[in-house]
Amino acid sequence: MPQPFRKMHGLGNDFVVFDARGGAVAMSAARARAIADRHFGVGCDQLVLIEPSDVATARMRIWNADGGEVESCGNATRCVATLLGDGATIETLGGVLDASVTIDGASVDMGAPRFEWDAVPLAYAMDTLALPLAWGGVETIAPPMALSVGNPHVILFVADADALDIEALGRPIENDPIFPERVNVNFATIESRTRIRLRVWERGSGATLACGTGACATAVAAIRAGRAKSGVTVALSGGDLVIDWQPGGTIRMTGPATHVFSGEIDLAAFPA
Ligand SMILES: N[C@H](CCC[C@H](N)C(=O)O)C(=O)O
Repeated sequence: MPQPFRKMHGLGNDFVVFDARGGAVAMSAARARAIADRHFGVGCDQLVLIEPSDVATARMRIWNADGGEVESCGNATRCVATLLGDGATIETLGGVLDASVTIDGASVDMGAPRFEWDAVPLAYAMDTLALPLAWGGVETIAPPMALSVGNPHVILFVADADALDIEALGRPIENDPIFPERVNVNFATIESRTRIRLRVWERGSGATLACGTGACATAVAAIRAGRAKSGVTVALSGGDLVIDWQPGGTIRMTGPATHVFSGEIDLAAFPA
């Protein structure tokens, strides 16, 4: 039985999206991993399933390329918002999100950041706004910060993010035992109070061209540190996102969402 899907991306962070509102689509870690494989499957950074919801317009479930199901995905949320229509609400493991459709994508209220050590989470109590941590090979220009945008992020402020080998640096930090749920690793260079250059090593997917929750986490960290202001542009390798946030409020992320093609696959050809 052919299963339709949409291939979409947010600034090159790409997704295979199944719409299961009309009928269940069985998903598992093994199946997600196989579909995400860029040689033996369809290929994507994350696999996204849209399902019915009792509390929102629809429910969005997200699996990383390694098969792990996760709480939030900013770029995918914008893509799903364009499918659901303006004013949609989207239920995720990280909370219910409000979205509005824009001329080339969407603007999403990603909820409030969480700074408590056990909300990130970290393995034990620590000042998340100035982590007493360092990792070999990464020279930071300010103490690293950690926070949750529904999913866990660590932000390393560096002099030149483009000079770093994030393939070599990202994995050990992602898997550091201080992060019991692992972590998304953000390498950020603050160019001005209105522009941040960001490269991301994503938990479960590796280096991606863009990370929406990473842009949110990094903008919040920079604003909290007094080094940027709300409305900051986060320049990712795949393009720009605009992040609005005031301390005590929720985060609004605005940026493009792109439908590349629609296809269909035989799910029976993939692991159960
Ligand atoms: N790798 C992330 C999920 C996808 C986040 C990213 N693609 C985004 O746009 O927010 C995690 O494990 O929490």
